[in-house]
Amino acid sequence: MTARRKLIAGNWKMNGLKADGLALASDLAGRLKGAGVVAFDMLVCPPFPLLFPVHEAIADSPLALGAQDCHAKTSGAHTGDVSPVMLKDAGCRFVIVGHSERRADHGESDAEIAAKAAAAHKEGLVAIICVGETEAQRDAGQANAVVSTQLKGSIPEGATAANTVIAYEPVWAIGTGKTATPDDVKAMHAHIRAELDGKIVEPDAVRILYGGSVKPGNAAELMAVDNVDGALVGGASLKADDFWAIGVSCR
Ligand SMILES: O=C[C@H](O)COP(=O)(O)O
Repeated sequence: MTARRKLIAGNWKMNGLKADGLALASDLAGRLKGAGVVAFDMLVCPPFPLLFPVHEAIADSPLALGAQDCHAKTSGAHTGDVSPVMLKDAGCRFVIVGHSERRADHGESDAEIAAKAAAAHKEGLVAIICVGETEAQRDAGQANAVVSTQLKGSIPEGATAANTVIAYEPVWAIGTGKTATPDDVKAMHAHIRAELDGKIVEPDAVRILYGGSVKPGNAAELMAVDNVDGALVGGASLKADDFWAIGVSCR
């Protein structure tokens, strides 16, 4: 079996002003430096205005920086958008694309998400491509089919285990306190792993994260599930103690 190092990614979403963000990131960076060898990589994805200051605050630590979205173009007349080259300039190594909140709030299609991921790859960024079904789709027995369609449409040509991470986030588990059962997570992650064959170079080495109400109390159980290679954490990533506890739950 391919060894995959766990990735614990914090998606701060639209939360935090400069002082909060700097305090949180500096706290985590200090813990990582102090801990020495750990069994996980840790990533924070603050809102755009905080990328530069957070990068400066964590530059001498192993804590990685990512963004929550990018445009598919490098520059131009796209008011309000931010390009992958700008993210790289701000110190990012990762970018989340296709989060369900962007799919819902901004009507993003699989094709747009694939274009964003390809643009991120071109700049040397790792794209975290998000997929996941709604509650109605799961109840209708369509979860696997929905995720298969999203994977097929959202993974661009040229995706590899080095430049791509998949995040499975059942929409009904995001911010709700409801978590998928370990058995459901195991089944879906196995399905995703099988679907990556032929779509990504080195499919066995791709990290597949679980996201949806991950917290210190359920992290150890979820992180021990087959094919769960880390977590994409929202609410619990805003508290250093909670986010750190999720990290150290990785074995
Ligand atoms: O990107 C993170 C996810 O949407 C999960 O959010 P949550 O941990 O608040 O449920």
